[in-house]
Amino acid sequence: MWSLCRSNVLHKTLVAQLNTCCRLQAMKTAGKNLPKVYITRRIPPDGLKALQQAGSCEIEQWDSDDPVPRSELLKKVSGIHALYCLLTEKIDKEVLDAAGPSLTVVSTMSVGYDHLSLEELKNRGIRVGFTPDVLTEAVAELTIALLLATSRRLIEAVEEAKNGGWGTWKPLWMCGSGLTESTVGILGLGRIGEAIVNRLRPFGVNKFLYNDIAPREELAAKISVDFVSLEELAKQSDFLIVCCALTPETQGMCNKQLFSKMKRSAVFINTSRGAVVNQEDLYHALASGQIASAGLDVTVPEPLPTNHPLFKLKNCVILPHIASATVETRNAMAALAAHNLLAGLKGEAMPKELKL
Ligand SMILES: O=C(O)[C@H](O)CO
Repeated sequence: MWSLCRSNVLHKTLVAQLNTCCRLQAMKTAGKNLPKVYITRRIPPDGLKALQQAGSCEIEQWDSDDPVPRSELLKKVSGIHALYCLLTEKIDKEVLDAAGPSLTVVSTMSVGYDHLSLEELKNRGIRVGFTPDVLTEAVAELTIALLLATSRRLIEAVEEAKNGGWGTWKPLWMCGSGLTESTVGILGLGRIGEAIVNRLRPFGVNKFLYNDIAPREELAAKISVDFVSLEELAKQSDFLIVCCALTPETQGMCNKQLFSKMKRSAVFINTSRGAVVNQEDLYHALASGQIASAGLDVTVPEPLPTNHPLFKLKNCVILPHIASATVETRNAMAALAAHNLLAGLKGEAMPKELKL
């Protein structure tokens, strides 16, 4: 099997082949006692290629596009040295206990790290890699797409066109709201917030506001956005875009208090984490007309059950957590996670290490 893999190295379909060859079994390099790595899912080819080409670890991988069952994960992590995981795996005390003291590196193929028990990792001296920057552009782009789809009612309009609701051209039909001369509020001004602002500016937005845990003066001055309180953000924004990390402080912060302060014409967009929003409160705000519409790329739970009340609302556009889903971005995330892991195993500085 190994020589078959090696001969494929020169072939242009290497990447796909590697995925196929390497999934089902641990790959050992004869005579070497290499550190063991467990990968919790099929990953984009550049990630596996980076790990393979390094030739410095023994890899085992969960052979599926779906998450590894928890019981399997608990079995497979025993005695590993590094874990390559995704945002769907909760890496907590139970997993770390099951892994044992050999585990020194956890590398997540995500910018978000709310699925990792940071305190547990820190206490055990386990280093953590994550994937900021490489997905910023893709997430910002999708946020704009979701905002336009929501504010200009694209999904409803497509349905109407397909299902006979089109009728004739009507002056008052399918009207949404435009970005020109609007006020856009950013909740959480980081890399992604900045990229969103830069993409929205050419639409003729009048004013950008933001709220964050603390003012980010340098960045805010660079991109001309004004810090306001959460209340002012809610009151003034025509479009309120959530792009903050999920932390104990941000959990559930978009709730009925916030929605009740927003304009009835406001559009609410979330591409961060579902748990930043109190979904029941959002449902009531949308159903009662407290706010005009919402576009969500993230929900609780994921996937959101198909019978969830939010799916019944015409003024709610729900995407299945695809903000970073471009081929290039997912490959870049996979490769960065691999390089973080390899550096961690060697005791070197990771390209992107989370400071614990
Ligand atoms: O945390 C992340 O990496 C994103 O949610 C993936 O799109």
